Amino acid sequence: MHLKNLHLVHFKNRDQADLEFVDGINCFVGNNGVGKTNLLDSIYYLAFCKSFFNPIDSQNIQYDEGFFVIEGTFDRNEKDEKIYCGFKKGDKKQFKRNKKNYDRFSDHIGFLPLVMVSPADTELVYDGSEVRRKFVDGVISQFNSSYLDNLLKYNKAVSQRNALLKKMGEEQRWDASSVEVWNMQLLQYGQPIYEARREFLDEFIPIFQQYYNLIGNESEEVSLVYKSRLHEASFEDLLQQSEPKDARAQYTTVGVHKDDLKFEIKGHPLKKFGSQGQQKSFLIALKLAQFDFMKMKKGIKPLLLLDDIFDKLDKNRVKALMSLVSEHHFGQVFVTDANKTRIQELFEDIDTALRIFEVQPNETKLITEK
Ligand SMILES: Nc1ncnc2c1ncn2[C@@H]1O[C@H](COP(=O)(O)OP(=O)(O)OP(=O)(O)O)[C@@H](O)[C@H]1O
Repeated sequence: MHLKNLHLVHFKNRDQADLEFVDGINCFVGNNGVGKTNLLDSIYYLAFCKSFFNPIDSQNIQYDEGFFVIEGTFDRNEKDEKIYCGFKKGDKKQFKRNKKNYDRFSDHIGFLPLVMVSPADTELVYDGSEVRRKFVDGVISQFNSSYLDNLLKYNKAVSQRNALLKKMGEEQRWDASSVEVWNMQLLQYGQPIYEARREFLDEFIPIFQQYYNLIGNESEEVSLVYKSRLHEASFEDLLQQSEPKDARAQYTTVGVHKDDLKFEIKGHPLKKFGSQGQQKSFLIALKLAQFDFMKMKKGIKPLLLLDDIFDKLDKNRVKALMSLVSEHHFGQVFVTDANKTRIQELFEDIDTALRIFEVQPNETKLITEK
């Protein structure tokens, strides 16, 4: 699958843009703040119906303008798919495929698989477990349709159980049969979530490991570890055992909503013991593994967007990454970098179709084509 062209009007700092891409590597180079990432974000919009960075659509309209338009033509299974996203202040966002409006945006998500590697991914290292669960849930939901459904129902059941625990705490009573009703729901929806995560991570972790070894230094032993209390005992037993604790805390202290994915280097937390380059290599390997996984499950190569990935990486890692990306294993790739010379040198000898665009505040010019 690849994006053939992109048309933008009043999207973030782009007044207007009309770009044609190759089914190979497309690079955006230019100074800081000129709008390279904004171009990637517009492509992300066409796949996910929203921005990677800013969920408030109105803030993605160019300052002092009233609307934005993003249009792109994708070649998907050798068929042209025209995707339109338009948003006018005060109106509902419009999202169309081949001129036909979608009733629900969720019907579109997954149609155009895409993986974004961004400096913002560091939140996966630094933030709490929720962002890592979201990452895992996001990948699984793209190929397992009942997973998201179970997750929504599970989360609802946790909220209801928490509300009950709080009420009982305030009233200083314990209503075992009401708690049992919510326990049954947690079990019904939580158990398949746990099993899907375990199955997914069993397959995903070795792919991640392989990528890290290709990019980084093989002597740096890194690992991804799935942490769940459900490894220790059955969910049913855990819920029973934690009742006194839940009653005191007035919320549900055990379950898949507490799972985490630990990032480790040489057995220590990556957050505390990994250098910036190691952390970056770790996150890139994670996203490339996501790419492989989606390709395997969907049978389509996702678009790969690499935002500012070379910064903080040493020469060997940059080279390893570039030979990886220019292999035909990946499909269409978009790369941004502030260093034009670095990009030109890096891609000098590759035999993949290439276009380099120089991004300036008011225009985007094609400067190299191979
Ligand atoms: N709604 C908007 N209207 C106009 N300009 C905006 C809007 N939202 C963001 N911008 C501008 O877009 C610019 C940032 O663009 P972007 O993040 O794409 O830069 P970049 O070229 O990727 O920079 P870097 O090399 O620093 O990563 C900023 O100057 C910001 O003020």
